[in-house]
Parts: sequence; C-alpha cells; structure tokens
Amino acid sequence: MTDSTQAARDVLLLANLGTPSAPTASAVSRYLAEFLSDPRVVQLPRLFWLPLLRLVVLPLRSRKVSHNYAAVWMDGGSPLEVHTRRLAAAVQEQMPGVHVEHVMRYGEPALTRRLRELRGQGARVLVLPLYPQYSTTTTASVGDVVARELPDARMVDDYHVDPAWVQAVAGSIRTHWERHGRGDRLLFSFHGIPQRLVDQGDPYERQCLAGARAIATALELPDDAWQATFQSRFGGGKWLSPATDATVRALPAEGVKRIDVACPGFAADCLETLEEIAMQNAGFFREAGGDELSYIPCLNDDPAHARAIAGIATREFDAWR
Ligand SMILES: C=CC1=C(C)c2cc3[nH]c(cc4nc(cc5[nH]c(cc1n2)c(C)c5CCC(=O)O)C(CCC(=O)O)=C4C)c(C)c3C=C
Ligand SMILES: [Fe+2]
Ligand SMILES: [Fe+2]
Repeated sequence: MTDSTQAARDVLLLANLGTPSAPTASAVSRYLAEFLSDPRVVQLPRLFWLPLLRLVVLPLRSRKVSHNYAAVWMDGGSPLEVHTRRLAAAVQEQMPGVHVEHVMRYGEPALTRRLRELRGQGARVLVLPLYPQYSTTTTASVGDVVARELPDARMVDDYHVDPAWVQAVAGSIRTHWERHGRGDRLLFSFHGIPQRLVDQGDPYERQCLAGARAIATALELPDDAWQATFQSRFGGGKWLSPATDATVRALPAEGVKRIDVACPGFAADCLETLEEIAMQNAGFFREAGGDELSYIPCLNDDPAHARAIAGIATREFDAWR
C-alpha cells in the first residue's frame, strides 16, 4: 500500500455466477464440480451427493453440456464472461470515483480470491450480485463467501423492482418490438429453483413475479398479454412452475403463434438464455406448430442497465456509515 488515495478507495465488485473457461468437457467438469458442490445449490446430504456428482453427474453432464457451450461460445470467451466484463466496464464509466470490477462466484475471476486481496486495504467494498431477485441458491451463496472472507464488505441483496432497472428492461423490450415487430404474447422466463426452497421461505419466486408485473406495468400490457415462467430445471423433485418449455410447447394449440421471450433474471446473456431459450425452446415452439419464438436479449452492457446498476451502488455508498 503506497498510495493513500488508492488505499481509501471505494471498490464495487459485480458478482456473477461463473462459467467454464473453455467449451470443453474437462473445463465444464471443473466448473460444474465447484458449482454443484456448493450446499446452497444442491442440498442433498454430502456423503451421498459428492460421490454421485464425481462419479456419475460430472462425466455424463460435462460432455453433453460442453457441446451446448460450444454452440454459443464467443471470440472473447463464454458469453456470460464476455457480457459481464463489458457490463462492468460500462458501470465503471458511470462511476469514475469508484473502482469497478467483475468477479465470479465459481471459477475466474474468483470472488473469494479478490476479497482476500482486499483484506486490510481500508477500502469500502460493496459486493453487488448480478441477480436482480434474491435466492438462497445464488445471492446467499455470494453472502457466504463475503461473510467468510471480508465481513466488513457490504452487499446488495436484490433489485427486483428497482425503478431504473424495471425501466431498463421495459425499454429493451420496447426497442426489440420496434426493430423486430411484436408477438402475440410476451413470456418472462426466469431460472427455476426447487419448490421446496420457496416453501421454506426463499423469496425468489415472489420477487420474480413482482418484477415481471412491474415490467408489464411499465409496458402498459394487459394481463392476457404476458406470463411468467421458469426454466433450466436441474435434477429431480418439484421445481417452480409453470415451466418455460411446457408453456412454449402448449401455446401454439391455444392459437398463440408468435411469442417474445425475455429473461429478466439474467443480467447477462449466457448458456441458459442463448442456448436453452433462443435455440432449444425456439425449436420446441416450432415443433409444436408455432411460427416464431423471438428472443429478447438480456440487458448486458446496455447504457440504461449500467446506469441502473451504478444508481443502486451509489445509493449504498452514499448511505455507508
Ligand atoms: C439467475 C439466477 C439463477 C438461479 C436462481 C440458479 C439456480 C440454480 N441453477 C442450478 C444449476 C445449474 N445452473 C446452470 C447454469 C446457470 N445458472 C444461472 C443462474 C441461476 N441459477 C446462470 C447465469 C447459468 C449459466 C452459466 C453459463 O456458464 O452460461 C448450470 C450449468 C449448465 C448446465 O449444466 O445445465 C447448472 C447445472 C441449480 C441446481 C439451481 C438451484 C438450486
Ligand atoms: Fe443455474
Ligand atoms: Fe440449462
């Protein structure tokens, strides 16, 4: 520590989930091993789950999923990594007095290591998980690392109805409609979680539904013009419903031939949006007799997104006592 202005600096860490370093079975296996060993993500007894994960799930899933990653991989790397990095740069432009970086809960650049490096530096560290809706499976897992590695850091819990964020999402949907025309119905597809967690008090479903309604209200949509669904089911048990894939397959029979799908639970485009929605579910919709599923990209480095995130972070730093 040589420079006192640097030592006293405010640091904003934008934390996303993490993603494999390459679209290969071995890189995907390394990533999934870390992700799926987190007891916040899979709540099965460790003595049962960890051997099952290592011996069965990782070998089978890594190979299959690596092909899905390969289908969406970008020149600069995994879409999640590329878009999260660009978002951090856009937020940095909005916050010249704060040092802004992106980190990942799993994989690189590691949240854990960054928090350790910041220990004892006297910086005010704000961690903003890029999950608009709070869940024990995602936000609380970031919280676990913060509490362990740098308890003096502060964290944003959620921003599911933040007005600037709602307006940013609504604006991106309006722009998409201006450019590509508008479908018969708008789906808001959120990542699912096990129903059991919601029954135990996880606020995630409530926040997804409140956010979807706020966006629909900003767009002045009548109730029959939109619906919220849940995607990316993993493993057994009951997950949040209605499921995105089942909904997409059922709509053509109801006369809904063109749909628009937005994913407001994802700050950055990733495997679950670009491959699962824009490719897989678009195929399901056509197979079921639909004409077109039009995917509306995540906010990514949209200036309105950067301003919304910067606004949330600025309020936290201003209220810091
Ligand atoms: C946006 C919020 C997310 C929640 C809530 C969430 C819960 C959750 N996820 C899994 C299992 C998997 N998720 C995977 C990918 C993935 N998940 C999110 C976000 C949320 N997950 C993102 C942004 C991504 C994409 C990462 C990327 O590299 O692009 C995967 C990996 C892919 C695969 O194998 O299908 C798994 C596995 C669980 C079990 C869960 C809640 C319990
Ligand atoms: Fe996930
Ligand atoms: Fe998936």
